[in-house]
Amino acid sequence: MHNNTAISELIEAGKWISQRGWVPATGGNFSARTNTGFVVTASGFDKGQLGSHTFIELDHAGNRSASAAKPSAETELHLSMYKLIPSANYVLHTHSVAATVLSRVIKGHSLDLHGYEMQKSLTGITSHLDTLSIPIFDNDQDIDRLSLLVSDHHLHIPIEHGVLIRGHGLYVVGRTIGEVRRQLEGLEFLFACELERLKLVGLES
Ligand SMILES: CSC[C@@H](O)[C@@H](O)C(=O)COP(=O)(O)O
Ligand SMILES: [Zn+2]
Repeated sequence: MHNNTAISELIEAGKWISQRGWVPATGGNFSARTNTGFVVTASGFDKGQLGSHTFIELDHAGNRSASAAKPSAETELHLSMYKLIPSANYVLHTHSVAATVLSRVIKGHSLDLHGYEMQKSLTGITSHLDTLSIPIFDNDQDIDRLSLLVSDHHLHIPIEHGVLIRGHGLYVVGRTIGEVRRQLEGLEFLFACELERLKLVGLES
């Protein structure tokens, strides 16, 4: 895919994601794999008001040209996810209330969802009786260290749809822009349901 096509898709996705309230106050970042490498959002911009000037082009090794503006602070995590998941062509990172709160109240290393019909909005899930497991990693301002943790975990339990970073947000992957948007919307719906459920029945249920 050409850089410009990917950038247009991510600008459009950013407007939609922002309208849903999942990237407040410049939070979040987006990227795509392209035929020359990757495109990633520049750091510190409102992700609901992106333009072609708010993207950085990287080569296949993840290097940018010296003159380019600053890429997302979390670029290394995007690059790690592309390395780990060869089928991933898009990575969207969001900061929703539900992802932020749930990843804090769940003390374990994964958010395990079952019983929801909407689990089937995630690729490969065919029944509400399946368990959809999203790994949770402790947040770390050292993104290289966090990326290594995610990569190490993937060796034991392959990451399928995405990961949660505790008290921080969600990283979701997809083959196409349609798939990554569907998986993001599906996960955010499930997180909102689970948060509501836990508020009603308590953490032990
Ligand atoms: C607005 S604080 C959130 C940031 O620290 C970070 O987590 C984030 O998602 C956005 O960083 P950015 O460098 O703009 O890609
Ligand atoms: Zn973030």
